[in-house]
Amino acid sequence: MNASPDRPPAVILAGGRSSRMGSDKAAVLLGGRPLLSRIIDRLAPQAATVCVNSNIIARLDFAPGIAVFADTVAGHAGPMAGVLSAMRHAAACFPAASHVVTVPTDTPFVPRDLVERLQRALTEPAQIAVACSAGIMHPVFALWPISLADELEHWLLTDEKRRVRSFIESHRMAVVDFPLIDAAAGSIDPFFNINTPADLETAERWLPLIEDMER
Ligand SMILES: Nc1nc2c(ncn2[C@@H]2O[C@H](COP(=O)(O)OP(=O)(O)OP(=O)(O)O)[C@@H](O)[C@H]2O)c(=O)[nH]1
Ligand SMILES: [Mg+2]
Repeated sequence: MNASPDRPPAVILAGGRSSRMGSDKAAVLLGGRPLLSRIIDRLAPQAATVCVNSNIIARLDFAPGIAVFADTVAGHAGPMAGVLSAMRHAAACFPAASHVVTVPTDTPFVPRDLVERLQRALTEPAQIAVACSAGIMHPVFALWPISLADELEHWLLTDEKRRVRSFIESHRMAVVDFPLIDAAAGSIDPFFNINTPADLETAERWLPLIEDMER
């Protein structure tokens, strides 16, 4: 895997409960391979390094050599708890990095130019760059200034609704639009995420179409 030193560290968010799937989404097989290892392969060439945020660390033994860390705030506080942990991990392990990029573990078709395009969109240091497609923002696919960590921790501990979108929208941000994938069966959203066993079946149908497109 080719890491890119001029890119930010990347953290795969796998800290949720996977309650709709019924088993850890990181370990669920798509085309015979765990979702987590698919995302690692897709992200590794785009980032300085790839790490995983998970609260069930023992079950990640299929990702050898990848650093895994749990949430820094207790109580499954939602995706932004994963983003905070990503910022804290980056600050401790990559002190030269200004930003950290996050991608959830359940989106196997995430664009191969995600990080490059988010990075190019930044025009000032304290900005968040966030992905969108078909007019919809995808708030956990984002490049986060690590300097927001203390503020995010305060927000997590005090905001009643903890809506990711409202945290992002209260900051300077750059929204980056990504095209749909023009596959034989129609348009596929690259940010399609797998929440349920039915979504997994859909992704199994799309996988060969997308592999054909990318060949
Ligand atoms: N670190 C951390 N990540 C979370 C938490 N809740 C959700 N996430 C992550 O945020 C992303 C989007 O969340 P969901 O798609 O709802 O995943 P989930 O919460 O595991 O699944 P459900 O239990 O079915 O809602 C996934 O990558 C999750 O792993 C949390 O409490 N802590
Ligand atoms: Mg959830």
